[in-house]
Amino acid sequence: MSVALGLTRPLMVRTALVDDPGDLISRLPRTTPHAWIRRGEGLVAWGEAARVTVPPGPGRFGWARDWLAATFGEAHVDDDVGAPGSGPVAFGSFTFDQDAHGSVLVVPQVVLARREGRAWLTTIGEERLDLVRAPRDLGRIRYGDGSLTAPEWEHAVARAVEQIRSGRLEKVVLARDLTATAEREIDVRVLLSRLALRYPECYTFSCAGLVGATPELLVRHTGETIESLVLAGTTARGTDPADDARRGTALFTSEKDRHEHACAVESVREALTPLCSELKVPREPELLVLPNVQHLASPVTGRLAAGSSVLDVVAAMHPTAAVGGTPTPTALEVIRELEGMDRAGYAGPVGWIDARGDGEWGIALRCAQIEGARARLFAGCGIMGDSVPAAELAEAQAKLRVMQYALEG
Ligand SMILES: C=C(O[C@H]1C=CC=C(C(=O)O)[C@@H]1O)C(=O)O
Repeated sequence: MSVALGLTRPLMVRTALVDDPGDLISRLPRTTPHAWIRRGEGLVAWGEAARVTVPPGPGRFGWARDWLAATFGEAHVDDDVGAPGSGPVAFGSFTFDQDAHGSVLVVPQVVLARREGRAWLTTIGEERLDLVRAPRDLGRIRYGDGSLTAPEWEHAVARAVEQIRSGRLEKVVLARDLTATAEREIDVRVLLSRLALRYPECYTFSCAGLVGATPELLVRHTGETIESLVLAGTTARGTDPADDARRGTALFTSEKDRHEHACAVESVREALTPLCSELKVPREPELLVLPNVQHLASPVTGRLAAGSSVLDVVAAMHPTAAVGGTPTPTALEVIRELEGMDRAGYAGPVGWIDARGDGEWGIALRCAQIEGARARLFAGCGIMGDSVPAAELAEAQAKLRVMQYALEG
């Protein structure tokens, strides 16, 4: 566990309304940039008032909630705004695998936020004026294989199909990684600006080096209300509007994709039912059209029993069958057997939480782990009994394009 040096405990937190700051990402300094942005709204943050490594294990979300309750509970808070995301906030990224190291919570020193036409600034400790220098381009990007080559990954998909056909499980999500090296140290702000502009419908995020634009909202918690957007089932964009519509209709009527989607929706329903006094799950999915792919999408809403934090809901939901499979324990075994890599934060929960327990957490998809000039990109696909390995590889490549675009522009 570590707490940033130079800051005294308890944390002294001040939130005040500010004039509209314009583009939030352009306010970020180069070091420790944190972000959660959709359609120009959300939070950007920097500096570290406190940071903690969350111990692995089945109780990790509860441990994180308790650590935050203690840290925020003793803080002196002067909050003029009183909205979700005002007062002290922590950003977090949890590994996909509960037994992996690397889950982290960061309480930034400065948070700049915009929501529903209001903007505010939260500072912890001394007010700091951060001089923002324009980011430099990353130069040429070179790619390399990740843990498995493309043919090896196709082989893993074929083995997963065999396992499904043998009756061991119904669905498994297999992912692959790709490495990228830039000419210069990667300035995360370059990636964030490109992602937010190209994928406004997605949640552009940055937390502890994990950067991406995910379309999948695991849970938004506002008071007693929760929302989730379940995604599973994918097709490519068409070459023209007619082709696009044709592909969308084919996705919507595809038995394989509807089954794959239903597994993900069911896993969310099962996780949320015990927590909610009311839960609305649509009978049919809708189509979510993104610049690179189209998905089957089900928006779910619920009303929680009072007093729970967004991390309690995250704990109940992760991993959904959009990133694990059905049944979950068998899918996790098959992922370990076939994927041949550590997913790290990919497909894990990423987002923010405030002292009221409100917050927004996505599933970390369409993302990369950045370290210096190197990036590790990830993408996965839901595998069913009738999956075709070459088609799944093409789908994974379409998903990887999000971060390739962020790196190359
Ligand atoms: C696992 C990923 O996507 C999930 C979310 C939407 C659609 C998916 C699919 O159709 O396979 C996946 O379940 C990923 O982007 O790496």
